[in-house]
Amino acid sequence: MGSPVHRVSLGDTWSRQVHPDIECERNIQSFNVERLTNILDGGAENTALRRKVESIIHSDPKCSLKDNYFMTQNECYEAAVQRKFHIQTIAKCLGWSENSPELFYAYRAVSGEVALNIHSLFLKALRSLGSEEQIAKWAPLCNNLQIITTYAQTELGHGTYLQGLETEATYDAATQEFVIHSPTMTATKWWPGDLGRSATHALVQAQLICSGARQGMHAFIVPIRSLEDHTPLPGITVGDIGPKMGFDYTDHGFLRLDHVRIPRDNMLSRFTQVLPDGTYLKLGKLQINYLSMVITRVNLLWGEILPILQKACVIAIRYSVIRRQSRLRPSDPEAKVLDHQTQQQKLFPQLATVYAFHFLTKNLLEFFHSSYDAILNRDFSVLPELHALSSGIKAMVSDLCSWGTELCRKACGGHGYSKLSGLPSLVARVTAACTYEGDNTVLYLQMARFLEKNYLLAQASQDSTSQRSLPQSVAYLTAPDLARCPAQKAADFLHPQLYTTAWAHVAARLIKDSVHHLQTLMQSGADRYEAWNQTTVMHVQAAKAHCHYVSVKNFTETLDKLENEPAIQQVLKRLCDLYALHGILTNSGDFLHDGFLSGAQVDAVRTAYLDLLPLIRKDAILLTDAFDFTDQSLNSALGCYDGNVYERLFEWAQRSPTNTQGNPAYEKYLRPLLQSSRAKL
Ligand SMILES: CCCCCCCCCCCCC/C=C/C(=O)SCCNC(=O)CCNC(=O)[C@H](O)C(C)(C)COP(=O)(O)OP(=O)(O)OC[C@H]1O[C@@H](n2cnc3c(N)ncnc32)[C@H](O)[C@@H]1OP(=O)(O)O
Ligand SMILES: Cc1cc2nc3c(=O)[nH]c(=O)nc-3n(C[C@H](O)[C@H](O)[C@H](O)COP(=O)(O)OP(=O)(O)OC[C@H]3O[C@@H](n4cnc5c(N)ncnc54)[C@H](O)[C@@H]3O)c2cc1C
Repeated sequence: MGSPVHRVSLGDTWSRQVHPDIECERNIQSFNVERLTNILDGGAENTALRRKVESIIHSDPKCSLKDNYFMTQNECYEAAVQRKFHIQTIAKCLGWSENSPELFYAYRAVSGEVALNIHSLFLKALRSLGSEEQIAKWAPLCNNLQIITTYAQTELGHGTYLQGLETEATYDAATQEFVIHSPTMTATKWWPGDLGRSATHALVQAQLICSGARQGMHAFIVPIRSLEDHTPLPGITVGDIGPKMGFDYTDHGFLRLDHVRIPRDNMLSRFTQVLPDGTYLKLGKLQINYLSMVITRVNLLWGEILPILQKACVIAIRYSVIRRQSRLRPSDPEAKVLDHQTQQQKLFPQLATVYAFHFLTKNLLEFFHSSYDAILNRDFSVLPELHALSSGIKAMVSDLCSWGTELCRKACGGHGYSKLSGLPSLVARVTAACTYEGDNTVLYLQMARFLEKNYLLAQASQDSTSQRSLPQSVAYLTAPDLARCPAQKAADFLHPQLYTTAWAHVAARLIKDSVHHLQTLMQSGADRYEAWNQTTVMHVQAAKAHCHYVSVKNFTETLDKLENEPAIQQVLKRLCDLYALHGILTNSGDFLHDGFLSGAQVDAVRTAYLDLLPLIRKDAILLTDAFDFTDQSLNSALGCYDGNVYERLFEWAQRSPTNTQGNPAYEKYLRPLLQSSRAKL
C-alpha cells in the first residue's frame, strides 16, 4: 500500500523512524489509500507521473524550499526566480510543454513558490483574447522566456469596477498606433504580479478610444523594459509596490505610462478589432474581454487555492495525533489532541470541505474545458452559466479555504503560530485569494444576478404553457419543492437525497426572497439600481446558499460514480454527510426560518453530525495521506509524514539566522545597559 519511501522524503535523521503515535493510525486501513490517491489524481498513471516529476524536482537542491522561512523579501524573490529558471531548464531538457501535466506537477512540488506565475496567466489571456496570428507571434516568445510578461489590469483607483479603469488607449489612424497613457495618479497600474522587477512586457487593460468614442476595456501588449539591459523604456515608470502580507516571492508592481506608442497589431483581437481607418468591430458583448478572468479563476482554484487547505489539513491532522495534551480520564495517559471532540469539530469539517471542493473544482474544470472551444469559436451560449459558476465557486472556495486554513493554524496551538509549521504562510497566501481575481462579495453578486434572471425565467415558464429549460446548475428552480423536511430521526439525515433536497429548498427560498424583495422595492418607487443596492446583502446570502447546494449535489453525484470502490465510497460518504450537515448546522437559521426544519430536527442533525466525528477519526490520517504531498512540498516542521514533530521543530529553529549571526543589539544596547546596572548591584 502506498509508497512510504516516496513519502518519507526529507532525508533527515528524523525521517528514518516513523513516530509510533502516527504509525498506529496507519496500521488498520479501512480503505486502500493508494487507490484514493489515484482517484484524486484522476488515475494511477497520473499518480505515477506526478511522483516521477516530484522526484526529479526534489533531487535538484536549487528547487528546494528549505530555507524559505528565514529569507528576506529580496532573498525570497531571488530564490523564486532561481526555482523558475531551474524548472524551465529541466522542462526544456525533458520536453515538458506549456500546460503539460509534468509542468503542473513540477509547480505543485515546489508549492507554486516560483517567480513569473503571472507570465503563465498572461499566456492564458493571450490564448483566449488573441487572434491566431497574435498567438503564433507571442506565445513562443513567452514559452522560451525570451520575454517576461505580466497581466496589468488593476489600478490604484479601481480594481473591481472595470468600466472605471482610467488607463487610455487612443487610436491614432495616421500612424496606425495606439497611444497608451495614464492620465491621472489613480490610473497607475498597481498590484500586477511579476511587474515590479521582472516583466519586459505587460498585457495592459485600458479604455479603448477610437472612432471618436470610448469603447470600454481592451487588452494591449505593451513593451515596458528593454530586452537589452532591462531598463524601463521611454514613457514607462515601473517599480515594486513594497511589503505585503505575503507573497514575498512575487514582485507585485506599479506602472505608469506616458503616451507610450504601440503598433495597432498589439491590441488582442480575437473578439474585437480596430481596423486601420479606426473602425471598431466587436463580436458579442463587451464583457467577452473579461474572458481571461473566467479562465484564471477556474485554474487558480485547482492549482493554487485548493492545495492550500489540503496542506493545512495534512499538517494540522498529523500534528494532532502527535500532540498530547490533557487526560480524557484521570487514569489514562495524556490524550492525542485529535481525540478531543472539539478538535475533531475544528478539523474534520475542513477535511470534508476540502474533499467536497476537490470534486467540485474538478467538475467546474471539466465544464470549463467542454465549453472553452465553443466560446473561442464565438458560441457564447454557455458563457453566462460558466461566468456565474466560476465567480460563485471561486468566492465560496476561497472564502472557506481561507477560513479553514486559519482554523487549522489555530488548531495547532502555539506551534501553529511559528512560520516553521508552514501554516502562517499558507494563511497569508490563501487570504489573498479572497481578493485577487475579483473580490468575493463582488463575485457572489455576479452569481446573484444570474440567479435572479433564471428565477424570473423559471417563474415565467411556470406561468406559461411552454416549458423553458434552464441551465443545468439552476434547473432545481423549476422542480417541485417540499415545504417540510420529512426526516424523523437522526439516521434520516444521512441520506444524500434528503440533505441535497434540503439545500435546494433553502437556496431556492433565499433566491425567491431576494428577488421578491427587490421587486417590492421597485414597485414602491425605488429605481432598479437603488433597489439592487438595498437587497445586495440578501443576494449574497442567496448566492452562498446556491453555491453550497451545488457543492453538496456534486459531492453526492461523485459518490454515485464510486460504486465499484465500496470502501472508498463509504469513507467519502461520511465526509459528504459531514460537509452537508455541518453546513446545515452553521446556517440553521435559514433552515428554521420558514419551518422547513423544526428545532427537533436541527437537534437530530446535530446528533447525526456528532456521531460522524468518531467514524471519521479512525480514517483521518489516511484521508490526509491520500493527498500524497511530499514532505518537501509541505515544508512544515509539524506536518511531515513521519510525525517527528519536536525533533524537527528544534532542529529547524537552530537554522534561524537569529541564532547564528550574533547579536548586534547586545553590543549596541544590551551590554551597556546590563553593565551600567551591574555597577549599581
Ligand atoms: C495556472 C495554475 C496555477 C498556477 C499557480 C499560480 C499561482 C499564482 C497565485 C496568485 C495569482 C493571482 C493573480 C491575480 C490576478 C488578478 O487579480 S487580475 C485582476 C482581476 N480583476 C478582477 O477580477 C476584477 C473583478 N471585476 C469584474 O470581473 C467586473 O468588472 C465585474 C465585477 C464583473 C463588473 O463588470 P461590469 O462591466 O460592470 O459588468 P456588469 O454590469 O456587472 O455585467 C454586465 C454583463 O456582463 C457579464 N459578465 C461580467 N463579467 C463577465 C465575465 N468575466 N465573463 C462573462 N460575462 C461576464 C455579466 O454577467 C452581465 O451579464 P448580463 O447580466 O447578461 O448583462
Ligand atoms: C496578491 C494579489 C495579487 C494580485 N495580482 C494582480 C495581477 O496580477 N494583476 C492585476 O491586474 N491585479 C492584481 N491584483 C489586484 C486584484 O485583482 C484586485 O485587488 C481585486 O480585483 C479587488 O479589487 P480592489 O482592490 O479594487 O477592491 P475594491 O473593489 O476596492 O474592494 C474594496 C471593498 O469594496 C467592496 N466593493 C467594491 N465594489 C463593490 C460592488 N460593486 N458591490 C459591493 N461591494 C463592492 C468590496 O466587496 C470590498 O469590500 C492582485 C491583488 C492581490 C491582493
